[in-house]
Amino acid sequence: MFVKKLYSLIFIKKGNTVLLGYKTRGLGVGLWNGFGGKVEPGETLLEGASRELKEECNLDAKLNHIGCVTYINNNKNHADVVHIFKSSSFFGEIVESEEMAPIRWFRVDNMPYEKMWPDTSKWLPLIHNEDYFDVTFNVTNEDNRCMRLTLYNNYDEFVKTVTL
Ligand SMILES: Nc1[nH]c(=O)nc2c1ncn2[C@H]1C[C@H](O)[C@@H](COP(=O)(O)OP(=O)(O)OP(=O)(O)O)O1
Repeated sequence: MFVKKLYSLIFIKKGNTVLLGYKTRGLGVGLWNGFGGKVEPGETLLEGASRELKEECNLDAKLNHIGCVTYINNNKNHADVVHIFKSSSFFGEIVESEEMAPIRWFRVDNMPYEKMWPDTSKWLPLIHNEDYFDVTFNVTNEDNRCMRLTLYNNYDEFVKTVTL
C-alpha cells in the first residue's frame, strides 16, 4: 500500500522579507524553515496550518494555499506531501516556541538556503509569484531529484489536483 503523510508549511511575508524559524527538534532539526507540521486526523489542511502557525510562532494569519511539494520514496511505498501556504496579512506578537527558536525575518535576496532543506531553493522563490505550484521530488535514492514542476494560474485547478 502507498502511504501519504500530509504536512503544512507556512511562509509569512512582510515587504521584501520572509519569517523563518530555526528548528530545534524532530524532522529538519538545525535548519531554518517556515512554520508547520503534520496535519492531524479530522483537520482540514487550512486548520492544520493555522494551528501549527499559532503553536510555533504565536501568529494568526489569513493563509493562502499556494503550493504543494511531494517527496516520493518508492522503496518505502511512501510519500510526504507538504502543502505550502503564504500570508502577508497576519496578527499578533511573534513569540518563539520550544520547536522554533530563534525566529527571524530574512530578506528575500538573502535566504539562508545553505542552512535549509536542500530542495527548498528549487521552489521557495515561487512563493513570490502569483502562480500556484505543484513540485514532485523522487527521494528514493537520496538524491532529491526533481521529477516534475507544474504551475497553475487557476486556484481551483491547482487545489483539485493537489488534494486528489
Ligand atoms: N524536504 C523538506 N523541505 C522543506 O522545505 N520542508 C520540509 C521537508 N520535509 C518536511 N518539511 C517540513 C514540513 C513540516 O512543516 C515540517 C516537519 O514537521 P514536524 O515533523 O515537525 O511536524 P510536527 O510539528 O507535527 O511535529 P511534532 O510536533 O514534533 O510531532 O518540515
